[in-house]
Amino acid sequence: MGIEVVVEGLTKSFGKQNIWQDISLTLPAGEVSVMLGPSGTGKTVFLKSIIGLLKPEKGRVLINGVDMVNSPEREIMETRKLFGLMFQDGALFGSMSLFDNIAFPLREHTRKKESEIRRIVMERIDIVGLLGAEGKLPGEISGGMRKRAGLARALVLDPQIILCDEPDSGLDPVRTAYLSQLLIDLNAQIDATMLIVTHNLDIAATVPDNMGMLFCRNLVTFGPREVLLTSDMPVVSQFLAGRREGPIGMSEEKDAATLAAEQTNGFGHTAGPRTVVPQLEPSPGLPVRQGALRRRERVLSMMGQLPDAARTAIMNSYTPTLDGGRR
Ligand SMILES: Nc1ncnc2c1ncn2[C@@H]1O[C@H](COP(=O)(O)OP(=O)(O)OP(=O)(O)O)[C@@H](O)[C@H]1O
Repeated sequence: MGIEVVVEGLTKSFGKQNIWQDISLTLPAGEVSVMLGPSGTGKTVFLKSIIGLLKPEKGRVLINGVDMVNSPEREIMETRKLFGLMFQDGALFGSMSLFDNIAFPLREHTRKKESEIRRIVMERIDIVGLLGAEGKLPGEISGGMRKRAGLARALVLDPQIILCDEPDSGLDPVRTAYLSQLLIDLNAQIDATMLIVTHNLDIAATVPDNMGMLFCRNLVTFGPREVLLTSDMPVVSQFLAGRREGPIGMSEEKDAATLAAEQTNGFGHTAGPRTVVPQLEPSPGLPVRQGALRRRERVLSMMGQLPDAARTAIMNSYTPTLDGGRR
């Protein structure tokens, strides 16, 4: 089962530039979470801080009792082995076959025999649907296949926490839909805690159990997906609708005068409550997502603290199914 990641009061600056401040959230064990936010709001910096590659000046990131910010480097390095990372471009070595790229972490970090490495690599290649392409070089395959190879490589060390940085970048809508399904299927199969950074609204609407958003150096919100998807906060509804009108400007925040003019002109209003589309289910034949079962108990126990619209959306999603069970 995946491991819970607890972020407490995290603040990161580069010199005088504050990226974000006082971020607190918990990635529940084995659940899928998405972090949204306009470009440049520090989503990648957040991922790198979780894994201890960047050092926030305040706060803690607790994983199995190890603080990825302040613990001794030796403990941080050890805890890093729990992670699988998928970067934007797949980050593959161009001169190595897909097989060798995916085998790389095993050859680097373990003493496994080549026969065992082959078994693990081929299994992961199968999970991401790349069987037959293992002999190809990254330059000989499409961007979508490179992403899946990057995901396979992230999986070889049996990660309990998976961080994906814009897994959809450069993919067409159909490939993005396949990728969304792959992420859910993966979660069903390995029950790892997953955090996905994306701008893609289809992934955001259909994949995660939990969602958050960074804007203007703050965590606007983080919680069950229905909270963000039904939120009437201007910054959230603007982002989800992909509108120009609202607090998000071309270079992040709009000035007060521009915002006031938009309000006078009647812009920035949402057209009634948004509908929440159902979350993806694992493909037929795969196990039930344990994270989804745990999430259901967790979310139902916190209903009293949630806004009305989110509560209604959650109740609608947990309605009885035709076979007598409950989703
Ligand atoms: N190592 C670094 N040194 C100095 N500044 C940095 C460093 N890494 C990131 N930044 C700055 O931090 C800010 C946030 O960058 P980041 O890449 O995290 O944004 P993002 O939200 O992931 O953006 P995008 O959605 O466009 O990928 C940017 O202004 C960037 O220039």
